[in-house]
Amino acid sequence: MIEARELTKRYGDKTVVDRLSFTVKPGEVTGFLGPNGAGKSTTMRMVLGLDAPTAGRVTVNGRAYAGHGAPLHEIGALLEAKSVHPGRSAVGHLTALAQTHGIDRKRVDEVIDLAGLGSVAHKRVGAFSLGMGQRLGIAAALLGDPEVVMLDEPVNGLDPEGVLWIRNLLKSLAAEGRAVLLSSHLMSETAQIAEHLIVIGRGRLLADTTVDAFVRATGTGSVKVGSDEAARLQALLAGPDVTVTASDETELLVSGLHAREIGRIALRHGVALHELTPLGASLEEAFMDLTTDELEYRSAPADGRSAR
Ligand SMILES: Nc1ncnc2c1ncn2[C@@H]1O[C@H](COP(=O)(O)OP(=O)(O)OP(=O)(O)O)[C@@H](O)[C@H]1O
Repeated sequence: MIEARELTKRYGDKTVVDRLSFTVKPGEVTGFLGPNGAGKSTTMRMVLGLDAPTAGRVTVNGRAYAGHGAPLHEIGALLEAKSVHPGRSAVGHLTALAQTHGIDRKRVDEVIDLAGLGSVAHKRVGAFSLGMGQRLGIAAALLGDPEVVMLDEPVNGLDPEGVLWIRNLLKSLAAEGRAVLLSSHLMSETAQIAEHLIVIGRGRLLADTTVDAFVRATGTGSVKVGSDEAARLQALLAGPDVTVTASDETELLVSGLHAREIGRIALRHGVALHELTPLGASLEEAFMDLTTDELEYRSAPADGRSAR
């Protein structure tokens, strides 16, 4: 478990992390989201004691990181995948790390397999692709079989197979009861991995919620349904967590049910549909709406006007 309370970091007169409080709970993946420069990496560095907070505190399993005698068993982290000596092999790098904690060689082989690095285990890390470097960083994070896993933008630079691998790996780590925190600036990607979301902008907490609640609150999980029997269908779809609004006599906006479930209910009752459109693509837009006033680096509008 990671617990941040009123965590604050200032550089000169700039407040980069601003009284941030949140909890990363065991047994689930928590997405840590924010636009570029929001303060995600700084927060993660404070979790690991690499930066000292200006005020407030953050603990890992009840203690500050530096207070743990064997921190690799408490939290495994990937912050900067390339912070590995390029002349070392993957096995060499992991073995050196393992020795700092008395972890046996068998565990090194296990994490190499887990990360899919078996065929390059003895190659120089300097020759690794970005994706292989990410995999090595994740192998290192898992070496101590930690209760907490924290990864900064782990999906960056990975091919689709790598992305799928990370997604399944993180879900299985959470299913084993670990607390998993992963940072990203992509809402749609995060929503596919995480159950919980912590969203920050300019160092401040903007949302601390479940992915489901975020999707429901923003209406991004809605499905547009067209039918000549819209009123009858509206009654058939009603349920405790379902919201159905009628746009007109032939069109409904449904949230709380997937398109597939709506299609099945309609079929079961012989209601013909002429449209069934999930509106999920706007998840990224909802995230942008939430963070738009909090952007540290904003792109200039396409017409060349100044952004501010
Ligand atoms: N050592 C430092 N000295 C001064 N300013 C810093 C320092 N480290 C970070 N910052 C500033 O703190 C802000 C937050 O940076 P941080 O890297 O934590 O954001 P981030 O959310 O991880 O962004 P990104 O998604 O781009 O990695 C930025 O404005 C950055 O310039």
